[in-house]
Amino acid sequence: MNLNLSLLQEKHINQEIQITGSKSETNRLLLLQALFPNIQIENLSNSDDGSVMQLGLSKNSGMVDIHHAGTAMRFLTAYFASQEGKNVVLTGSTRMKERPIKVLVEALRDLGADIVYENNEGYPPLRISGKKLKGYKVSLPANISSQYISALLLIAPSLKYGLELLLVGKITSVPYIKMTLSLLESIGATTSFEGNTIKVEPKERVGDTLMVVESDWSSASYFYSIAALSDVGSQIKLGSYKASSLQGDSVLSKLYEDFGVETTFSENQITLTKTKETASAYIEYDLSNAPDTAQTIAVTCFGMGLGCHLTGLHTLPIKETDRLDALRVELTKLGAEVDTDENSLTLRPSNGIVENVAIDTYNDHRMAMAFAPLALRTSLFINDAEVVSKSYPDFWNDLKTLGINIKEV
Ligand SMILES: O=C(O)C1=C[C@@H](OP(=O)(O)O)[C@@H](O)[C@H](O)C1
Ligand SMILES: C=C(OP(=O)(O)O)C(=O)O
Repeated sequence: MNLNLSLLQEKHINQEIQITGSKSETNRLLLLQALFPNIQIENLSNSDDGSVMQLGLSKNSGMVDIHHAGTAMRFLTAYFASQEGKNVVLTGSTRMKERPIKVLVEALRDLGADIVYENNEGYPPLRISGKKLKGYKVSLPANISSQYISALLLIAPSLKYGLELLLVGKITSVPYIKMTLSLLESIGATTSFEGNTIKVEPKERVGDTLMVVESDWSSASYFYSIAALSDVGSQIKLGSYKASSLQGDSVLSKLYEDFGVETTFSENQITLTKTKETASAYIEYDLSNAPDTAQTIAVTCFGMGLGCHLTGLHTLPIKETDRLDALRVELTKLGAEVDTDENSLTLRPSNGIVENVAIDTYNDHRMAMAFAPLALRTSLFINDAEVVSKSYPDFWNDLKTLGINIKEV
């Protein structure tokens, strides 16, 4: 499905949108619920990644296909490895078979797991024969993906002796590790994170516990971008959000002040208000703690004609696509002057946008959603727009409610 987004003429926006639950919190809580069935979950994500996680957890044998879902791939690897009697082949999309998993497999093997690579060493698919894991202490590199660490931490309370992780190298995407630990604490597990060492105590049972998932902050980023590109006075209300979030991407409420967007928190809702034209002339952020916001922020800067230097992007090449490359190619098509290296992106201030460009999305939901807000500045096309369902199936419908004219072509 290719979409044409025509230039939004009326840029004064006043709208309220309900966003689905965080996919990161959802996939953690689904795994914890599989280990501790007394956990109840509300406001689950309706994303594809949440569905494949749920389906995967219901299997005991055979093929488990998690499509494009990185968290499901990593979390289910740890889960199945620790479940005696479950024997599965865990696989995913073509791209998933290119996303590395060796660090996690080696850590699990050190704990006693039986995991074999079906095709290429270091990559899915994996043949996993579940076992009671006997180990309790392991060290692993922490600079490639925090998901390996979260995967181990999620099964940690169910291990006989708990778990002690020694993290080697610079720790990346730290808020996601802290989210995992906070959720473990919420179900009554004891954890500690000091320096490079994380410890989780074993836990036999969790009593009745209701966990309410906060809505997804990465999904909110697209509305921050729209607010930034709208007229002063525009307001977008988003639910259900909290002032104290477990999601690192909630840093958006601070970052977008630089784009003239103020955030106010009320009961269960945030209000984004465009209060002034941009406050900063040049944007410099280290996004190693919020990698999923990089595409949104780069496109906001471009749409507003601002230069930027975004660093801490070393994890982007191994996500749904090589996001640094994809950003460079698509922004260049729109007339941007952009450079990337292995961990940063630099954009020169621009004063025009090429009209009617067709943005390729590379099987990456965030490519589609990050470029959509440019409809406030120009008419553009988004190719293979259905990719958004990975995290936000209602995205295009929600965008229409803002007055953006979207036509299938
Ligand atoms: O743990 C999580 O839920 C996630 C961690 C991050 O990945 P990395 O740790 O690989 O950067 C993030 O990009 C991803 O969307 C979700
Ligand atoms: C990187 C992402 O997801 P995952 O790694 O879980 O596939 C994302 O949603 O931006």
